[in-house]
Amino acid sequence: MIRCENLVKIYKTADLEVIALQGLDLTVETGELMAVIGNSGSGKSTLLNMLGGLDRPSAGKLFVDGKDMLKFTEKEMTLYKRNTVGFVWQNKARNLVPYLTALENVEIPLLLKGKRRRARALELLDAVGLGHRRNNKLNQLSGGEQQRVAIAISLANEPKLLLADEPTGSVDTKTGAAILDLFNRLNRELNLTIVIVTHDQQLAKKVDRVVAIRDGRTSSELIRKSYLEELAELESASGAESHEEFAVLDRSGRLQVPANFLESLGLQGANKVKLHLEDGRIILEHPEKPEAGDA
Ligand SMILES: Nc1ncnc2c1ncn2[C@@H]1O[C@H](COP(=O)(O)OP(=O)(O)OP(=O)(O)O)[C@@H](O)[C@H]1O
Repeated sequence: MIRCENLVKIYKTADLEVIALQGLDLTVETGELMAVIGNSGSGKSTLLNMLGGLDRPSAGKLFVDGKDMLKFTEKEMTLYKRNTVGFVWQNKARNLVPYLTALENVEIPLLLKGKRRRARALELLDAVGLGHRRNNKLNQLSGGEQQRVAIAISLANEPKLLLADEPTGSVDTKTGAAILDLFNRLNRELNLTIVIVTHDQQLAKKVDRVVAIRDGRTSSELIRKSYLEELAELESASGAESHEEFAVLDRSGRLQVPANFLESLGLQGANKVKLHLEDGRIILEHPEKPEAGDA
């Protein structure tokens, strides 16, 4: 669904150039539910804006849904935003009109649908579990319910790709978990590809894959060293089951093996490993390890 290669974004102001993305590589498969994490200023929102067609990359390659976004005309970009992507923002004011009801809010993006508008808005509210609150004004809804309305709105154009910027940033942990369950359900039921930018560790734990960005680049090292280790600590503290670990595999098949894995095999500083394919697994071994049965 998404392929970024060497993606660069430079913001130019009168006397300053900020390199927000500096050669970012990322591939997201159709139907994946993934989280992008990274420190403030690492380029997460910049990436989301590029993916959503709200801003254009300065260089590199960006394909979404098979389309080359660097070659889009203004008209193609407008169509892309209208037909392919949906957005959920942390700042709900960006999604919602406070003095309208939940139903009226969802009807706004459906204005062109004519008579089917109300029925479709109801379907969308039902899809996010809020049909029973349709006639409540926004200010009569909780933060989590408002975020659900925002999610219903983001689905109005039947997007293939849903982009969410800190969707649980302004709600409590329990509500955040419920919103994530909703993303999970939409991902499964609609085969919707979802990319969530987040700082929320609990949320990041429940997605298919976590990619870390540091200084505008994807970084498997960061996922390993800080995020997953923090996660392991959190899990051992809470007794939760362990999380799967991922490393980035690039298009030439290069894999970054975490340093502590290499250390445990005595491979630090080594320039080769022994490789086997066994029962659908790739096994990495110390090159001098004696074969079974050797004296
Ligand atoms: N419109 C802009 N003009 C100039 N610089 C910008 C602009 N937008 C973002 N930047 C800069 O680009 C870098 C990446 O910003 P970005 O907002 O993508 O980071 P982020 O990871 O989303 O941060 P946060 O978690 O704080 O939202 C930062 O140094 C930021 O100051």
